[in-house]
Amino acid sequence: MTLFGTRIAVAVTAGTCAWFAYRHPLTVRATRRAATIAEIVALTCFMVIAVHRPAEFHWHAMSLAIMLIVIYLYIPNRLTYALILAICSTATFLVLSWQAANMLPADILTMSLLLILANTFGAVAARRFNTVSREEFRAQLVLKDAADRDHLTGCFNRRYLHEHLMPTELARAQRLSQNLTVVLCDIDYFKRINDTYGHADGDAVLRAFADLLKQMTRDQFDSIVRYGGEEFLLILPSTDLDGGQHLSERLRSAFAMMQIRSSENGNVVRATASFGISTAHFGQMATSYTLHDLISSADKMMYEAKRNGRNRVEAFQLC
Ligand SMILES: Nc1nc2c(ncn2[C@@H]2O[C@H](COP(=O)(O)OP(=O)(O)OP(=O)(O)O)[C@@H](O)[C@H]2O)c(=O)[nH]1
Repeated sequence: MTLFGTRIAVAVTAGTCAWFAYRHPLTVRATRRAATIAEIVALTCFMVIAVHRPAEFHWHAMSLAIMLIVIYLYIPNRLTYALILAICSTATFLVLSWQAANMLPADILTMSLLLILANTFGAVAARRFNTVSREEFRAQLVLKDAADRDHLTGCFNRRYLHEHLMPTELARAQRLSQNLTVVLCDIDYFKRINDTYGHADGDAVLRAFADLLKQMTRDQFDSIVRYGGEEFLLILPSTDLDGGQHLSERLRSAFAMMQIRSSENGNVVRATASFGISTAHFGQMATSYTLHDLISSADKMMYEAKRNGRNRVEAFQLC
């Protein structure tokens, strides 16, 4: 009954911990905690079973070797935790085999070597696996970043806008009943800059404008998208029309005063930009608006600014 009880305890603990870990798949801490609890309970029960069956210590040693490999390689846990648990359980098992099993010293030595080998191979393989996983994760992040951003300016691209920013920003504004402002900025007479100074200097102007947008907006909160060739879109959560106008005016005057030096030939290039702003309040009255509506309204405002002489800010409240 004792052995049956310990086996039931292991099965219940493992099942509960697996259920807990799968319910919180994105929390590393929860997964590690579940793994550690399952490992401690399983190893303790294993020791109880071993003591109750002293004649089968040879088999227990082989079972423990397999368990050690599983702990190192299969159960997702920190390598340090796996190492501590594996070494402690190996030491406990050897002490028990010395005291409870009444084995020959030569047998205990063979068993010890087997378990030391299992620990060594398990730890080395787990370390290698950890390194490979970490490199793969890093490579995935780099690839994802490259897929989401524009190569020249480092701003988000339109794919990221449509797939990620549009649904998340709209959902957040609706959930919190907040204002959402978008600003469409377009560099004035950019074709002329390209024609006069060359494409490389045109690129330098684009980079300088993008850097200015990054510097003057809220980090990790506002989003900057390269919307077209020389067009940039700012998405400003919890910002009303006044806030959008204030920011756009500061951006407009800062960019107009900027002297952009080409890295290739030292040319100083000056440029201006036109800004179209659109705001909606996503309270009860405005839930039918989408980010498409906001962007197309900001686009109209931007063309209004171009028509009215460029280097200007025009704004519109969508409800
Ligand atoms: N250097 C450079 N030029 C680009 C890039 N993308 C688009 N362009 C150029 O940007 C220019 C945009 O010109 P237009 O659409 O006529 O606009 P504009 O000259 O800025 O005139 P307005 O917008 O009316 O003030 C085109 O000549 C494009 O070739 C880029 O990545 N680098």
